[in-house]
Amino acid sequence: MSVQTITPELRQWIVEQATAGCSPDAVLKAMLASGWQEDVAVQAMEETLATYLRERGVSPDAAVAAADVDPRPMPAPDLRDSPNVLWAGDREVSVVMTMQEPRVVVFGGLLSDDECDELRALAEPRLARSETVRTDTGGSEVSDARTSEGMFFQRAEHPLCERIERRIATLLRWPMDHGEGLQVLRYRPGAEYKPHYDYFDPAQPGTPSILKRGGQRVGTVVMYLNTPEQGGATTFPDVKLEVAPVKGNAVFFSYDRPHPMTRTLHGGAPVLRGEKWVATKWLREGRFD
Ligand SMILES: O=C(O)CCC(=O)C(=O)O
Ligand SMILES: [Fe+2]
Repeated sequence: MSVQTITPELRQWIVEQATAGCSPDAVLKAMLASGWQEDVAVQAMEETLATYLRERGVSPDAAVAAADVDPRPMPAPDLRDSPNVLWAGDREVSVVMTMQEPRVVVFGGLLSDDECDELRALAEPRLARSETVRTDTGGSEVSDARTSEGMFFQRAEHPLCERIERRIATLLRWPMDHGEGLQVLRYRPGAEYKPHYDYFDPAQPGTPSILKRGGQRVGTVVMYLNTPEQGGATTFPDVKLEVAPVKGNAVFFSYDRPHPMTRTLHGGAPVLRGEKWVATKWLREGRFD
């Protein structure tokens, strides 16, 4: 695929459409219809309109407020006053690292050591070779991309699951019923989870049926239930970020559209020594019943 660039003519055209009263959605649709790639089109619109407003002394926040456009609500911790510690309803959680693009926040001490151990013990008897959702059919299958063993809890299946779900809901300000049940994975030495996106690929024929229950995934929390002796980081290859798996810590990332431009490609690097245990919580845009 050729690389498309944002030309002065394209910028000019976008400003003309916007000042003529076309909605951003309509401008984007027109660009897609004339062959622009979605990520280039969105970036061109965002850049052009931000520059246009800045030149006229209007802050983007004021413009959004004036246009009464609600940006899509997303799960996110409240980091407005740069806190180093957050209250998650029943426990203090520390903020270890944040990144804007992709949106990534690493939390320290989301789970206690005892909670990690108890969750592992509850999950262990039910572990089976991990299956991956097949978006072509909507079913699931064992895949080489994922050499871990895993299991799913129902939401609130156990008081411990419920406590963790409530804590995450408080921390990320996202309703408990907009999330899937916890998934627990065990990686043995050599096991890995190759880089992937957690959202369901809209181009796949099985996706519409998956989306009927809860809509798209919009965020992921990967909680580390132990500290592997070596290896097993959660990697974000697009931005060359590696999050070390440390017992009780968690990495949260969100994606406001099911598109690679969110740069949320991520994977579990091979475990080199010891085992790696994680619990994953996926957040949906709607109620997951
Ligand atoms: O094991 C990891 O670090 C990542 C897990 C993951 O990507 C997932 O469960 O979707
Ligand atoms: Fe993932």
